[in-house]
Amino acid sequence: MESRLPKPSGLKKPTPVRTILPTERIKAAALANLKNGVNNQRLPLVRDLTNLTATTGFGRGATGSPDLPKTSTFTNRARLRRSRSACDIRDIEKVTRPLKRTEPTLAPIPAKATKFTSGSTANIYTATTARNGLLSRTTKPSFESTTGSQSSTSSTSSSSSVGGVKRKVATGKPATNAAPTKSMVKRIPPYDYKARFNDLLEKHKVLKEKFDEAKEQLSTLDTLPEQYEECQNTLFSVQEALKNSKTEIDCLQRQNNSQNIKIDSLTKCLHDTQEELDRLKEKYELQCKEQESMITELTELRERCAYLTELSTEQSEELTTCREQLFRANMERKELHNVVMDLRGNIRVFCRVRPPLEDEADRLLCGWNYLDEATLEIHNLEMLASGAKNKGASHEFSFDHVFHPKSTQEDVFEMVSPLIQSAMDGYNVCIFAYGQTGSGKTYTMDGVPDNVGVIPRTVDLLFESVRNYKRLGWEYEIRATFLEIYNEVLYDLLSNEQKNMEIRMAKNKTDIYVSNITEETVSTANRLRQLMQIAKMNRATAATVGNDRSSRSHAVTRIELIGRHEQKNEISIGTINLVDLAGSESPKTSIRMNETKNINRSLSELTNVILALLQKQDHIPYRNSKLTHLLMPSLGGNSKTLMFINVSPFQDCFVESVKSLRFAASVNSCKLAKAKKNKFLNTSTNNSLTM
Ligand SMILES: Nc1ncnc2c1ncn2[C@@H]1O[C@H](COP(=O)(O)OP(=O)(O)OP(=O)(O)O)[C@@H](O)[C@H]1O
Repeated sequence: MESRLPKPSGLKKPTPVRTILPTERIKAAALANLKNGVNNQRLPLVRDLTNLTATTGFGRGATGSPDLPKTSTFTNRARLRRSRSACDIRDIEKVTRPLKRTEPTLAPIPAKATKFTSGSTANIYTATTARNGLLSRTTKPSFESTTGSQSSTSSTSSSSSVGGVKRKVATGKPATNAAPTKSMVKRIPPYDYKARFNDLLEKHKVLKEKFDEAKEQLSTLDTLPEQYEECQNTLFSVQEALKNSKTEIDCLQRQNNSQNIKIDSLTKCLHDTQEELDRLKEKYELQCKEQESMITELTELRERCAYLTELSTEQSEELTTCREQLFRANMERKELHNVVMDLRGNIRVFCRVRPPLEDEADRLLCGWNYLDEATLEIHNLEMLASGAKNKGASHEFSFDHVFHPKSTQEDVFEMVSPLIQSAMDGYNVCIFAYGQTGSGKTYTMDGVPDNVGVIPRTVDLLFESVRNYKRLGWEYEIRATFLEIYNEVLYDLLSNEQKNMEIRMAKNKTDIYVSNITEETVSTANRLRQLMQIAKMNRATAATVGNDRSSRSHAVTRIELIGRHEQKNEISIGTINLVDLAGSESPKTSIRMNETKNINRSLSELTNVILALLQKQDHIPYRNSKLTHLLMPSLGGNSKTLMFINVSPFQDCFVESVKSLRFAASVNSCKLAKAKKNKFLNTSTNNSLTM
């Protein structure tokens, strides 16, 4: 900016090389006047005068050569002095007049220019220009003209050699306008000092006006500091805003980065999703194909289902017919089975001879002959050995079946199972074991854990039959009671409570029941076996001569089978009495006499009842003992009875064995009345109810 300020170089150049001429003195005087009035205009004016020689062409050397000032034609100065003095004045006028006519071009003001140079002038200039355009009319053209002056100094003389003011005019207007101006200049003779003085006064006046005008303009520059401060504030605010903007840009940049990261992750996610979508599409297409095939298959299956439904309907009708036929066949089978059982006899006797145990190997055995499956011979080997021809040494007995010592539990139950079938068909069945203590009654009825007897096998067969009957439309309900008769007192083997239990006649006058006894309905074979185990544990046992764990009571297991056929409106009620009698014992060997007496008495009463039945007596003494009273329905005719006669194989048991065998043989010959079904509700076949 400083470079734009007017330099006083125009004065320095001629000063050291030449002497001051009279014309120059005049110039100096004029300039001094100007200096007093327009101090700031002094330097450009002097400079213009200095260059006047070169531009006017009064110097011959000057016109001939542009280097005139340098070649210094000072030798001709005296000759030229007079002519030039007049020209100088005209030149001055020429210089001043345009200044008067044209817009005043202010010279730089050093004092105020300092302000321009001390600060950011460019900014101030720009700001001021932006605000009121004041400097655009005044200050800026001044700087430009000054700059142009400096540049024109080194340029050709034809373009502009007059000075700053003239060049300003030349710059502002076309060069063609300069010629008329030059012709209009009024020449003042050099000797007319008064005119010249007046002219100078005129110039002074003009310059003073210009000075005032410049001063006025300068006053407008007083607001520049305020404007500068305002600009500074604006600058600070702009810088602050710029800083905030930068911060905001950084923030936005960071947000942009994070958004870019998000975009990357979303792009990756999108890519994965796209892949997943492709996979799902493939899967979907595959499933569509599968679905199509399944639909086809489903259609086929529906057709097949319709065909099968039709077939099923036909078969259902056939099945109904078959069931009807089966039901009738089953009824016929029952009848035939009953006929067979009748033919075999309503009371059947099986004899079983037990084998000697390992610890009984030293005991002497009787002689046993098993003539056929129903006949055996027993020989008293001691008597035979003595040679006495006593009729009592050998005995032959016939029963429904004889089981020798090698017969198995399966063999025994095979012969028993038809009776269980009769119970399912609605008959009363009574199976009991009679014999000397230690002869094998409990073994036959209960068996041992690894070789179970009649009662556990009966349970298994019952539930198997229930399942089979279910297919024929029968629903069975099974109830069980466990009773013990000890010393002619009734005990509930499923309860340890002291109860008053009595044998009572049912309303139908043919059946009997025990009051206050625990009766449990069982639905599984396991549950029934559990109850049997409980009853066995509650049963009274004691050691006898013939058995370490002798059963000292009569145990009666009663199983009631209630079958219902809803379609046929039939009910079938059968009972199974499984009796493990107490072992008979000789009073001579008895340890507990009262117990033995009761046992023997009840067994004797049983014998009497059976013999009375055999002899078809009018009075059958059922009520003489609890045992016969309890077994009355089973012995009295409406029952299928099976009696096991268990005998020991030993010689020392010969008498008791023969006694039991005789009793059993007499029972076997006893003919009971035909057993009748308890309940048979079938209006098509039998309308009567029998108990
Ligand atoms: N057929 C058999 N095979 C093998 N062992 C048998 C047979 N019969 C009985 N026994 C065994 O003989 C012993 C006596 O049998 P069990 O207890 O059944 O006689 P019991 O007639 O019930 O006697 P009690 O009247 O005193 O109760 C038992 O150890 C039993 O295991």
